[in-house]
Amino acid sequence: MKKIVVIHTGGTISMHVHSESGAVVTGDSNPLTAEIDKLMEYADIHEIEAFNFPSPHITPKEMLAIKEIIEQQIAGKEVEGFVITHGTDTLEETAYFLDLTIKSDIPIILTGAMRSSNEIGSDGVYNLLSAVRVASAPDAFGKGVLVVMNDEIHTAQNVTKTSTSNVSTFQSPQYGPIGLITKPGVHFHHTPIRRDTFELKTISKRVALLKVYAGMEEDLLMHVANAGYDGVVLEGLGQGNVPPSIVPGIQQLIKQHIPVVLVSRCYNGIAQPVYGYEGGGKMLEDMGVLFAHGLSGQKARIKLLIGLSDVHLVRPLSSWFGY
Ligand SMILES: NC(=O)C[C@H](N)C(=O)O
Repeated sequence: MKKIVVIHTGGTISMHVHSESGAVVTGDSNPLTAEIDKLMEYADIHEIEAFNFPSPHITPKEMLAIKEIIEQQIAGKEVEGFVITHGTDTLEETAYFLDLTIKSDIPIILTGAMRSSNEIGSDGVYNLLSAVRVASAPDAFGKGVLVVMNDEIHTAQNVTKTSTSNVSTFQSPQYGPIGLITKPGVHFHHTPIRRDTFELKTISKRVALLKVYAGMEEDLLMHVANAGYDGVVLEGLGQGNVPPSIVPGIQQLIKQHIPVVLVSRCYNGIAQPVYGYEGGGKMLEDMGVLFAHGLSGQKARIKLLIGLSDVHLVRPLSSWFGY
């Protein structure tokens, strides 16, 4: 049996519905730990209660703490896989953070739940079991950090929460899952082709993420330029364009050597410099805007944050993004 370390961090998977208020709340103890015995026939499971936060309370500081726990475990013991239980709201950001910063081929799987522990049809223990099975699967080795929910396996880079409430919320738009879990086994049908890793000790930078919209006001980016951010990610329009009104703000950021990374607010396709009109992608590229092909805004923000905080970074900024 494989030795799997389960790191709990909170989220709906560790919550319950309060009998009086009806609200989903965090209790004094984690309901998952009472269920772990049921999973012992699948793996030799060791639990770590890192913290018990709803995932909107998770920041890069907690992400870094999870990374450090994993690295300590890898260094000290013969761990063969990790499962991290996490709230679903920011799960994809923590997954991508770990994918970019942990240099190991050991399976690291994040999972969560959409229904808390005492709700009918609760998916927590089931997803935890699936995650333990994937963490124990030989084929999970070397695939980077993965997200397992609702019988599917997704890469940290591509997965995103697509529904506020449905148990099939985690999807990888345009790429699809890389594997599935069935009663008899764990089946991978794709292998990720590329993985970047950064050397990270602390998070010392601030990166803003802004969604671009029709008629965006011209002063917004000027305020950001004066607010002391180290980088800005813009979720642009279509193939990677912005309204002319914010071009002077982008110019100002670049003049101040604040990197501006552009993704598309479309959830399919990649941002690329195609259009030559005022605010079009070609013009933005010529101004020095970087195109993060295929990443969502929140993933590009995590990557820029980590890249800017990397103490040993030797590669040029432009090589962090793109295919
Ligand atoms: N399903 C969930 O876990 C959502 C919850 N709000 C969280 O992220 O903590």
